[in-house]
Amino acid sequence: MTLHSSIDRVTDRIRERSRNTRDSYLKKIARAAEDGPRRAHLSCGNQAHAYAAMDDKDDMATTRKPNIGIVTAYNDMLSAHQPYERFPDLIRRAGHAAGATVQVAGGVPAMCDGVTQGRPGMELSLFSRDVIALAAGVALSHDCFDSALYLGVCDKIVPGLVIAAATFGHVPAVFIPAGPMPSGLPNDEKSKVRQQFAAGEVGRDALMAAEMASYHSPGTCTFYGTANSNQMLMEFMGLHLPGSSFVNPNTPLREALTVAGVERAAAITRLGNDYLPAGDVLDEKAFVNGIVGLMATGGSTNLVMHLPAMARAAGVLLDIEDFHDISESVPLMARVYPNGLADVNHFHAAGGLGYMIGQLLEAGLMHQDVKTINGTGMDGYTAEPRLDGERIRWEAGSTDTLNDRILRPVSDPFARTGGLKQLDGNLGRGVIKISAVAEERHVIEAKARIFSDQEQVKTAFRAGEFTEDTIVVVRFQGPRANGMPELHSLTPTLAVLQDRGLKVALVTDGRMSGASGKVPAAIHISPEASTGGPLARVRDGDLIRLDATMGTIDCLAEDFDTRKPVAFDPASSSEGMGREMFAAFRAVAGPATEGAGVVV
Ligand SMILES: O=C(O)[C@H](O)[C@@H](O)[C@H](O)[C@H](O)COP(=O)(O)O
Ligand code: SF4
Repeated sequence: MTLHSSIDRVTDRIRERSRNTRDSYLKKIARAAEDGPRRAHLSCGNQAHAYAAMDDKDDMATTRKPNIGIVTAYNDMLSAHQPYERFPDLIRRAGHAAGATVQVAGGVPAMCDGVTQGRPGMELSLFSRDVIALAAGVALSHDCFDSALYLGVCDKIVPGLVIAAATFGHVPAVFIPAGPMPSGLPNDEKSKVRQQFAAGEVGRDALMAAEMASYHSPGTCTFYGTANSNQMLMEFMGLHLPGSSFVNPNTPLREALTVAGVERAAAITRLGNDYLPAGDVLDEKAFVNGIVGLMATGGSTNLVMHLPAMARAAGVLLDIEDFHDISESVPLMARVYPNGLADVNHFHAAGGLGYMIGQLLEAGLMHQDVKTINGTGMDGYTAEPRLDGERIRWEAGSTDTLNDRILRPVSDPFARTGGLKQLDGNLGRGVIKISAVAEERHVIEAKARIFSDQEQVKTAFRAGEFTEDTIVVVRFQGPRANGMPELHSLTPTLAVLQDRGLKVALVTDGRMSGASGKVPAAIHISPEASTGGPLARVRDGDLIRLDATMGTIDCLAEDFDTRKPVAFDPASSSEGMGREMFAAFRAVAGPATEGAGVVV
């Protein structure tokens, strides 16, 4: 199918913007690859240390068996990562059966944003992405690996691992998912109980029961937030095996898919005939395909920050304009919570990513001619894995949606565009996701109420201070202020005001969760207030106009441009809960519109 002109144009624009950085990057990984098999450069002492604890040390010392390094984000804190506990044993067995040796190269930290949501720890969340990249770099710096398996699912973990995989782009990379937890209490019912609690209609016992019924077992939370957006990305970008993202953990099919991933990692090393360095997969087309998937599925706004950071590690330069233009050309094909009532298990059962990829390829809205760990070409990702004994048999996936309330064809989408808009105006640049926002709330002009943290908003709400349409401005939430936390715990409060008939919107230099939904939120506003950005000049009572249709965000006060910015007080975010250790990160973090990078 002919590539859609807008996808072609955006790809060319990215390729042109990235020409020098991508060329330098490709030369760097080619030089690293020329060194040949990794262990050949280690001294006898280096090798002896590396092999000392291994049962298959003789194979490692005397054969040319490929050595696979595992970088794992296992811990018990993220329900999504808990299943990884036993993956290394399975991977070792599968690796030996595939004629390879296997080592756990190292672990990386992983923060559960659900545990830290609304808590001081959330101020370390975004920076943890770059800490994960650094930790993965430490693991891979042992330089013993002919390919690497990356075990990670959630918000900053996949982005941090991709930054490392791109940085070590001469090493082939396979990402291994763990899968979503089985469906529990539907996400919208959980959210209703939260709103009832916020409004004082139910007690904490009812809230706790709802939360525990929703988040109830190992596996990724079932809403379509950042974690599951990451899983979608890994398939759309060719780093997962086809159809592997949303298979539940601790099932025979999940285990067989992990084995198949190990076999691919053993097959694509430089020791064989199908060498596939990670840097060759992570090219301009792969990132465009990832952004297409983000728009078609209504994915998390956090990826508007993470993708530019991931891409820059591979020499590819993305801009908000690329997201905006792709969103304008790609229809919203899926309704998964918070953009609908279904969860990712229902989405997968309705045809899932394979159906979407088939539709988007047929419409010319994706690049087909890409390198993937499954072989060349995205059309391989329309297949579905089926168990054949203990092995995987790939079958043609569904070419029809199996539930048009969850998944629709390109020809009859839920919305003509992906619902992510760039914003620009005298308040700065930012983004707004409108796929979960009712159309009558896409434009709002109202007086501003200014806050410098989310708890102040909840205090004002409990005091009954919100009695008219309001633009809630929460500033000093950018990466250089306090690490740019998610302000998702405001969602129930703002949703209650909206349900009471008020028009409300959030405007912030912070960010929201991928699980945030129906309240319009202008986020990632840059330059951030703590560096003197325009939000620092807004005052209580100023009239602000947020127009998601036109893509504008403006303060209408006549003297706005001549005002002095209010100064940021760092005291509130500079210590406690480990924040004192991240001062260097706050000092150097890039702008949110470029991914708030520290290491990239
Ligand atoms: O970006 C995201 O998808 C969120 O960070 C998500 O990972 C986070 O854990 C939410 O906080 C969970 O939602 P609740 O807090 O509503 O349970
Ligand atoms: S999706 Fe969010 S809440 Fe769920 S395990 Fe991952 S980080 Fe934690």
